[in-house]
Amino acid sequence: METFQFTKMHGLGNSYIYVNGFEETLPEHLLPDIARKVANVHTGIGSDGLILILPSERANVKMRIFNSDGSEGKNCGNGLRCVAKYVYEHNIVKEKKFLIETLSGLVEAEVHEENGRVSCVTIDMGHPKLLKKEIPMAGNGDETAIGEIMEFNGSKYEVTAVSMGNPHIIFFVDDIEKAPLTTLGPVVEKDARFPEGVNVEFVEIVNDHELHFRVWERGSGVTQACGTGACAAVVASVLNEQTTRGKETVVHLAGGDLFIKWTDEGNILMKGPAETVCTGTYYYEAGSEI
Ligand SMILES: N[C@H](CCC[C@H](N)C(=O)O)C(=O)O
Repeated sequence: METFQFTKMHGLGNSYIYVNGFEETLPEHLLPDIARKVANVHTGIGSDGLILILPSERANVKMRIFNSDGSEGKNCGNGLRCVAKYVYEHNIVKEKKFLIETLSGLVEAEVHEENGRVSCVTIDMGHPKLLKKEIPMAGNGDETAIGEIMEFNGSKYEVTAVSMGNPHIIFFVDDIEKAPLTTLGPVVEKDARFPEGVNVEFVEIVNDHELHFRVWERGSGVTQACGTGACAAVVASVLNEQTTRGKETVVHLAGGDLFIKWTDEGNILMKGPAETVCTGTYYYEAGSEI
């Protein structure tokens, strides 16, 4: 029987099981199985997946994220805020501003302290990618998909595709409470026109700096929040002339609010909370499909 220490953390209810790779190493071939198992609320710990906090040769720290189905994602906004909180509070990083490496590149984190603990974090998420070849999605790779008509389940929808290092498709709706999250979400997630799958977001515009947001995540299904998805939603709202670029936009997610600005320089700033839930020991059988 093998064990590892974990910390459960969440960003607006989007929770992951975090493992400190500076102190222990999990078997690479077991990572998808460990992610599936720890995420299970009945037989595991309960989360939207697994996040590894690792040494990096390019940044202060590296983050790897695995969804609850065991697939590896390339970025995770809520995860980045929790990683920033963890490494600062555990003295892995001493500065308040530092770099985090993800599979889709480097981002800059800034932690904000209250009473000796990190209450919220700002992440510079970098520039969104809009070309179909960057999402990736089918079609002319040098074109964008902004207000594009796509058919799913026999119905036509106007959609916008944005990559934040991971793929997102945004549907605008009149009433967020009636968004077809669990009916349309899984269909779009696995649509063949998205060769790497896609995170599916629904957005209701409130005004030029406020929107409601719900998400069906690639590899995790409905989650309480999605940081990269909220950034993609703000980009899509600006591109569709619904919100104002350069204005900080409040995104109301199921789990709470994120504050996001698409700056005139082109990068996306995301500010929001990060919380520690608990720590513990996880037990598993090495070398087996656990
Ligand atoms: N919840 C994460 C997104 C995970 C993305 C993952 N579902 C994928 O891209 O496969 C966030 O806060 O950005």
